[in-house]
Amino acid sequence: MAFSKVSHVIFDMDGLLLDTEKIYKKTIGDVLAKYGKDYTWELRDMVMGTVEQDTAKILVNELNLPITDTEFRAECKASQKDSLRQAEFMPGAVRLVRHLSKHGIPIAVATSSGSESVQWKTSQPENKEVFSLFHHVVMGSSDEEVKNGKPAPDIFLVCASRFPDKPAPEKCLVLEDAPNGVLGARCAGMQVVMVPDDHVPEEKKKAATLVVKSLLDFKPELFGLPAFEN
Ligand SMILES: O=c1[nH]cc([C@@H]2O[C@H](COP(=O)(O)O)[C@@H](O)[C@H]2O)c(=O)[nH]1
Ligand SMILES: [Mg+2]
Repeated sequence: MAFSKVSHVIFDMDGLLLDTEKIYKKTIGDVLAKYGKDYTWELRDMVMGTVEQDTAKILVNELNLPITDTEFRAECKASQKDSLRQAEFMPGAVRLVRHLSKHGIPIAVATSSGSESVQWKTSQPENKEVFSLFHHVVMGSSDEEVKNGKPAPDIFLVCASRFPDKPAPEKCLVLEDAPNGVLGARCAGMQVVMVPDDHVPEEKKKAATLVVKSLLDFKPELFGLPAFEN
């Protein structure tokens, strides 16, 4: 299959740029354990990539928790604060961001997280410096313009519209780890390279334009972007 040339690249954050899914798994798992519930793969798949409000709503409803969405969200955030401050990059993420930035390719982030979580995740000096290379970061949980979270296309369309030259969707390539994010990007009319978690079943990868095991395997030249020199 031939891919189309793009001019702009939009990165997901959790599970794609940052190795934070294991943190969400542990911290949400700890909160659910207090209520005698397991954080199963099926539940994780439902909420991965959703805005924080939807994550809370889905889990409270699915598990019939005896607390409100707002209380659950607050409990999760309290348990995440310290560990998200230690967030590390996924393999190949820093290399790819620096490479595209060096070649003048406009890059941005479209994350479902809110501003407080993003602040925690970018607090380490290396994270701060790497994230400063993006033209902008759209934070779905705290952005007025993002009406519906992933799997809706809103966040990707808003993200594209904030580049100064407002590229058409087909000129944007999205990099995502979660099925909800892949669906949102496809609905937005963009090509998507998926770097899925090991647990993602084959049928949930079908919507992706291309699936790679790690960002280290991604070849930018397939989409008309500059190739790595080595
Ligand atoms: O096990 C998880 N539960 C919930 C999420 C939600 O998904 C968002 C991550 O969004 P993204 O991948 O778009 O950066 C988090 O803010 C969180 O609300 C997650 O990633 N993982
Ligand atoms: Mg993600």
